[in-house]
Amino acid sequence: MNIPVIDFSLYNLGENSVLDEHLVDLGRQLKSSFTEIGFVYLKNTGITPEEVEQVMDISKTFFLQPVELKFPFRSKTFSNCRYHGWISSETESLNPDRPGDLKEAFNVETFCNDIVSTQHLQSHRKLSLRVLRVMAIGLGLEPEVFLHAHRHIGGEKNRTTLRSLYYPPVNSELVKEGQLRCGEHSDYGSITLVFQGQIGGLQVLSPSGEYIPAPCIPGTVLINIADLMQRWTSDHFISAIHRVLLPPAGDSNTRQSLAFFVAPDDDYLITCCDGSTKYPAVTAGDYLNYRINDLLGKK
Ligand SMILES: O=C(O)CCC(=O)C(=O)O
Ligand SMILES: [Fe+2]
Repeated sequence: MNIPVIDFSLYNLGENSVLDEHLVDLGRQLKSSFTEIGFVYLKNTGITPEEVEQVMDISKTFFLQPVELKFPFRSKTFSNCRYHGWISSETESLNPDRPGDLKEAFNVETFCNDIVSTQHLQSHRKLSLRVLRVMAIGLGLEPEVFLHAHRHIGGEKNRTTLRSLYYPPVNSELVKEGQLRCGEHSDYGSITLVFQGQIGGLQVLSPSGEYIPAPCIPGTVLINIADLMQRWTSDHFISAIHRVLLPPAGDSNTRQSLAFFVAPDDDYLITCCDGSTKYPAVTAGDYLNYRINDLLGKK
């Protein structure tokens, strides 16, 4: 099984009008990817590789600094910004059964924006909203149904976050047993947009139980369903487990990626969109708090 590549030209960010029949066609393609594997590559979205590279370059300059220069920017030191800031290597275990992930990250909470230009965040926001519209059409729902829940991206009552990830060179002699660059997990919110650098390692668990590679395909963005969206769609769309493997022993590469974790507005009540009661209603804020506290071991 492969992750499909869908051409998004007709609804590219540069296009101001699109025919309904084209949206229906895109909806059909997205629906089949998200029901079968939960991941899709989109090409011709309007977010350029140059724009992505620029953000990765700025991020790398930050990550390559000595720890004492990064320390003042660590997460939770910014007032009013919950998780904004730097996360050091081995701090998070996305799979709690494994040692800490061999990655560093910088969280940019969209309303606490500093290292990334506002325009860059806006293009991520706009593309996310277009994808959410097409997803609703694919499910045969009212096109705006998911958009009503994402009115405040960039505001304080929405925790959509751009995360710049840096995976430093791995010293195979120091690696702990079972340690990975990023342990097995699913994402928490509605959808995630991932831009990867050239170095591979990302794998997705397919419904048949095997991990399939999700390499960088230049010029594309990888989009996946997250847990709250799976719940919202009564499990029609799959929030697939994924992970990032270590490089082969002796390979001293570094890896970079940018993940835009889209979340609904905190006070939005998520109920199953097919009208069923498969999952009880929950506000996005309560659900995300529960999941993030779990990750940070505070449960
Ligand atoms: O680095 C990547 O390619 C993906 C990382 C990821 O899945 C995550 O941070 O949730
Ligand atoms: Fe993830």
